[in-house]
Amino acid sequence: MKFGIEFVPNMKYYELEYYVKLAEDNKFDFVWITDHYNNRNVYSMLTILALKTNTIKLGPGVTNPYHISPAVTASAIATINEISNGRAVLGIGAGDKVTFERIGIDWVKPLKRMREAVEIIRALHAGKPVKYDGEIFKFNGARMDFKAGSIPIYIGAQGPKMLQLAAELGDGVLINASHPKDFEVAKENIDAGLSKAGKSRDAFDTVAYASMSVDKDRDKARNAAKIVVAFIVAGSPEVIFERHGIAAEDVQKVRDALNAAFTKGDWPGVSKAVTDEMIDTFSISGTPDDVIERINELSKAGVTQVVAGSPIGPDKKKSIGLIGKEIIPK
Ligand SMILES: C[C@H](OP(=O)(O)OC[C@@H](O)[C@@H](O)[C@@H](O)Cn1c2nc(=O)[nH]c(=O)c-2cc2ccc(O)cc21)C(=O)N[C@@H](CCC(=O)N[C@@H](CCC(=O)O)C(=O)O)C(=O)O
Repeated sequence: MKFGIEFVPNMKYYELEYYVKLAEDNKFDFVWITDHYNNRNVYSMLTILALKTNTIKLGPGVTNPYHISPAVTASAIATINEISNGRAVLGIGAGDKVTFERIGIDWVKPLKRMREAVEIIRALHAGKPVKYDGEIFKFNGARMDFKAGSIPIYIGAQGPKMLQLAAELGDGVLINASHPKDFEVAKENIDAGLSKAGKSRDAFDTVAYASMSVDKDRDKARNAAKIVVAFIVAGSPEVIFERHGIAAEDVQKVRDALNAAFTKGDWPGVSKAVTDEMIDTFSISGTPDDVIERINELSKAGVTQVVAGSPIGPDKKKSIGLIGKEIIPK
């Protein structure tokens, strides 16, 4: 099992540098930096990380093919690859509807745009002049003037068609999920995409991009996960609640509590509305032994990398050390 860690660049560069170096010292294999316009720029932050680390693989988790051209993405990640001496990975997904609305981007044809962007980035990284007559992107002999090196491309996906696309075109898929049931359901679409491209599963990285919260004290760990879980619940489609048997009225309570928190600042109300089954479904939370048990279940469901996503734990520094000492070696 490989281990990754996710950070949102909503902190100063030196704080992020501190946590990523701590993760590298604790033998994490990957660090994924989220990409939303309102946070610090993902490539600026990755540049610092590329200079200040030595072994951990690093990349956006995930960027998107809307707010910059695939040519700029290809060049940006190739630059990180050069600075990091070959450790860059590109995580790319369809992007986030809510943030796009705020910057006037129409979220249309995400599948088509993702396919075209990934094909163009691969072609540019191959170093040849790129002629591409797509429905969305038209390239007329674009060529990079420096060697990109080989950069794995991971696709963020949840929906069936995007999962198939990820398996067909990608070196890995980043699935925002923490429960083995979600990976059992995803398997059929991943296999369909792999067979369409004539690829085998062994070289493909199926990543559980999970919300994680680890502490020696189980209750502390689970309480720390509640706010993140509430946001995941609020943004999840009905099909997920049906799959996990989560009652519609419980979901509504979380959505109402989040509204109240935004309007009146009642954040304790959000934690109260999050149920135990929501924590178990949408996060990997508890003691190191609880987390190991879930990781073993995920492995049986075909997961090959687990990413420790927000909040990581009640005390980020302590939790990264706990994962490094009591989970990764097992
Ligand atoms: C587009 C969407 O795909 P999805 O698989 O649900 O992808 C949703 C997310 O993966 C995508 O929004 C990501 O960018 C979200 N995301 C992040 N998004 C961000 O913006 N920033 C991040 O940092 C980020 C991190 C992240 C990490 C892991 C991860 O899995 C996702 C992450 C979907 O609806 N897919 C459907 C298909 C929809 C469809 O058919 N669309 C048609 C027509 C639609 C139209 O244009 O009306 C088409 O595309 O042509 C499906 O897969 O079946």
